[in-house]
Amino acid sequence: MSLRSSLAALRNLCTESARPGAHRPFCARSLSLAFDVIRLCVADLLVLLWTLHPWRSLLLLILELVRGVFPAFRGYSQALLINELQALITSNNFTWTCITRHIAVEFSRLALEALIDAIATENENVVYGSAKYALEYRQMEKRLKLDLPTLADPQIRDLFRESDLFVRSFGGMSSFGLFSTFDFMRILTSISELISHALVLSSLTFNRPHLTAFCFSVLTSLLPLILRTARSHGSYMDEAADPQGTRAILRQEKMRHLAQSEAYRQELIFFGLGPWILQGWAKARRTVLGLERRQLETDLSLRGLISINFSSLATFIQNVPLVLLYRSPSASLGLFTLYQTSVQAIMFTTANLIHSTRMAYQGIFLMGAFCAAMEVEPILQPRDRDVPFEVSGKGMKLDVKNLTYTYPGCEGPVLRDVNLTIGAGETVAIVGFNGSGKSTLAKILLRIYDFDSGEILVNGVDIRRYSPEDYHSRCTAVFQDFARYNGSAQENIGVGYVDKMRCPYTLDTAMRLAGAKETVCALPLGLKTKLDIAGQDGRSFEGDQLVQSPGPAYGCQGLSGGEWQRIAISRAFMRADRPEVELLVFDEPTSSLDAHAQKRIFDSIERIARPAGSSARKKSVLFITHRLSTARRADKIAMMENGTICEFGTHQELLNRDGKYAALYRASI
Ligand SMILES: Nc1ncnc2c1ncn2[C@@H]1O[C@H](COP(=O)(O)OP(=O)(O)OP(=O)(O)O)[C@@H](O)[C@H]1O
Repeated sequence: MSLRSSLAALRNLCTESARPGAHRPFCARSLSLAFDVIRLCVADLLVLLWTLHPWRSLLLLILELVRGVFPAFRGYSQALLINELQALITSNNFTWTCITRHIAVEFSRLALEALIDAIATENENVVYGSAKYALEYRQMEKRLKLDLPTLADPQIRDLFRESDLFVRSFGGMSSFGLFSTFDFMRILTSISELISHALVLSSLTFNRPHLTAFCFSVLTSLLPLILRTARSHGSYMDEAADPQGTRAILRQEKMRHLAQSEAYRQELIFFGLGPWILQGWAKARRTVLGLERRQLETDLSLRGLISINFSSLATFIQNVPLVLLYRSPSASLGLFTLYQTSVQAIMFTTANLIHSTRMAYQGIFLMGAFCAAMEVEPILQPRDRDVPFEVSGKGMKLDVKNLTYTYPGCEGPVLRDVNLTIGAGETVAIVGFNGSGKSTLAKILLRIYDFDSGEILVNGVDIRRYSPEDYHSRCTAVFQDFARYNGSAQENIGVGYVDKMRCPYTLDTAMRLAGAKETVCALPLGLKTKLDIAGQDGRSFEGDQLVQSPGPAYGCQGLSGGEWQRIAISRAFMRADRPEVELLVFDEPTSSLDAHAQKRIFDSIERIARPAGSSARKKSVLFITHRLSTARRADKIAMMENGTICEFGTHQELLNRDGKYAALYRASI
């Protein structure tokens, strides 16, 4: 929790880092947060990784260190070989046998190196693969547990986006995370590589004894790099602190999403939004890519010129110790080669080290986000020990008292002072004007949303004391904004009760009750037909990829609005008749259906609630409708206006009252 608030504090402080995954600056506050993250997370993560493959992890560590020494060793051995060759040639003792022997030795060394490399890579794949899987699993498991109120918190959403970045990049070539990664290993390898090259250099220069030559060599090999890093460091800071750049990235992503998401395609075509989207994206993209800059200030800056001159100067100066070496009595071709490869390797390795350290620094924050995300608990989980739901066998009894609810981020409450009673086995219809809060109330009663104040008693027990999973298994529902899954008809129906997804009898019953059987049977592959969730142009997106629908000939077909609604009702009916299900909620289930189909659905609901042979209903039913002729079928009607129930009673009682309901009813006939 403290970690999460630290991350939030950092975001508030550095507004430019508000975008999840944005680079954190090297400011004192970020550094102190990085330190906190390491202190709080590293031990746990290391234990987790260690427990997966203790011996392989140890081997990984050792082999990485050994691999770091390879380049210096390689340079040294090749220098020796060159020296030998030089000696053979200058002494006129040159024989092919000698050369072959030397080459064979070198070949054995290379073969050994390759073998160790292969073992290390294979071991690395196993360790990183299982570590990646373990972290992805934890992340996925946690994410699936989160309810809507928890995800409504922008801080939590950002936290999970960053955590996603951490998990997805774990161990990859562009990985993040100090202890996750190649970064950490790369840092180790680079350090051991640097040390070995420095040792070689010192043996070449210091021993001879040319301390100045050694310092000279190291400094001149590092100077161009330091200058380059200072320059890129500046631009890196600018990138993080540039609010215009951040805005451009956000706009670019927004426009890309508009262009790619099928949800907007219909209106995109209808309103001719293409050029507007393209123009907006292009402008933002050019800004992000730096093509919109007014002047080529960076490239032509004095700093750039100075840096270039220094680089060439440094390259020239690197030759000075060579002159010193040349004067030494033991000067040889191998020595020169070794000197030059060592100097170049120091430059190259230091560049790698700086890059890896910067990546690792950013990775620390993502690692922190991952650890903080793993601490998030769903808001709807009961605070104390949860109460098990007792099935009454007569339907669910609901008492709603003075309920108030405000959507996260909204100013005023959307529901205020709502009072409602649904008796066990009763059917209640909620009617009312658009935006009066009907769907919101249904979602609160289904424990999808929480509420601010008031009380909901379910069979006399506070709804907050049930675990949401337990409570949800006692209900079924058709949401107004039901989902269309990118899968077959069977999957689209079967998700209503996954245990019976492959049960032909349950699927068949659900489809028959919802009047979806004819629709599904008419599909090219029946239940196996993949339902096209794309727009009419038959395109959909899988990830970033635009996918053209293969069409009916390939077993993929689109459905009409009413047909989709029947699929969604079948989904709810998959488990509606189960004895443990005591509440059926339907939010405008038949809005796209014709009058016959609508009657059939409500007959089915009644049949499920009152099974054959039973005089009393076994399930309570709540449905929301704008068709008042349908609402009449309910035992009681709740009329909603401005987020509250203004009238409640039977159809006749409400007509007699001659209030809002009576006026609405008269308007509807
Ligand atoms: N996710 C949300 N965030 C903020 N406000 C919301 C959200 N969803 C709905 N609202 C607002 O809450 C109010 C009630 O919405 P709700 O969907 O419950 O109304 P409704 O009575 O079901 O409407 P309709 O008859 O049109 O389906 C509306 O003013 C709506 O703008």
